[in-house]
Amino acid sequence: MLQLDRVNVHYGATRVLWDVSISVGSGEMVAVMGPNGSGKSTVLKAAMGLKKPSSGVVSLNGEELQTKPATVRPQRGMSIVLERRRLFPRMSVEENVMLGAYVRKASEARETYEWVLEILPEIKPHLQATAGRLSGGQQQMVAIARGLMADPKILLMDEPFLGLSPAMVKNVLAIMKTINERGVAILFNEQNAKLSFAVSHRGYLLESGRVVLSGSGEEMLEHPEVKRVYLGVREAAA
Ligand SMILES: Nc1ncnc2c1ncn2[C@@H]1O[C@H](COP(=O)(O)OP(=O)(O)OP(=O)(O)O)[C@@H](O)[C@H]1O
Repeated sequence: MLQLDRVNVHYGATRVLWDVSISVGSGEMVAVMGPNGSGKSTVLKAAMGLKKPSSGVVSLNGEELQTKPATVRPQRGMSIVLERRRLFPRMSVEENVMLGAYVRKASEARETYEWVLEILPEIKPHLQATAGRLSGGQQQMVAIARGLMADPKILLMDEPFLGLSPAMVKNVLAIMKTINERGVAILFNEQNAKLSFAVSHRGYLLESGRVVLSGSGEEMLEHPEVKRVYLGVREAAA
């Protein structure tokens, strides 16, 4: 459904993505993994229209989007949960969540709201609380809830586990699985190879702005290069 085809991105004169091609099928969970500064966030931003590619094609269900404004994406079923959550800290949790439905009719938004609270019951007790007062993990839940309010067919998640405790990482993973099982495709990025590929159907390894490896989650975890560099597994001496 989502396709990036030979996408190049520059920040000023600096090229940060080099002919990046990535696809996400309907209902798939796909990870983009790579070290710090490899361009993972830029891939998601280019997909969402938050950073315009200098060349290449971004398409959703065959429709080219790279020249269209970012606001078109939610209408086409695409939504993003931004890195470090980016909530409005002085607004209530409920107000933050409802902001995700700005392109929708009130009656539809209400229905989605019920669905979102069913998937994320943890935020129910905090709906009237000021968002900035919640823990990092709770704020991540609110950010996911906001992303889901657009009723997306594909949800992009920029470093969804950043700064979370191991227990909260487990929670967020379980939520991602639930969302995916409900038929929503997910494209997320993450620095940790195990976290990235253990849960995803397919994955990509990005290094210095280039896709250097791709395969099923299992294949990625078993790949000697991933094992050696990112999982710290040494091959037994022959
Ligand atoms: N707004 C910007 N202006 C200039 N350069 C940028 C900007 N945003 C990112 N970059 C540069 O682009 C490259 C890719 O950044 P990006 O944030 O996509 O990487 P990343 O893999 O997501 O890294 P991290 O894991 O640290 O978030 C980096 O070298 C970064 O310094």
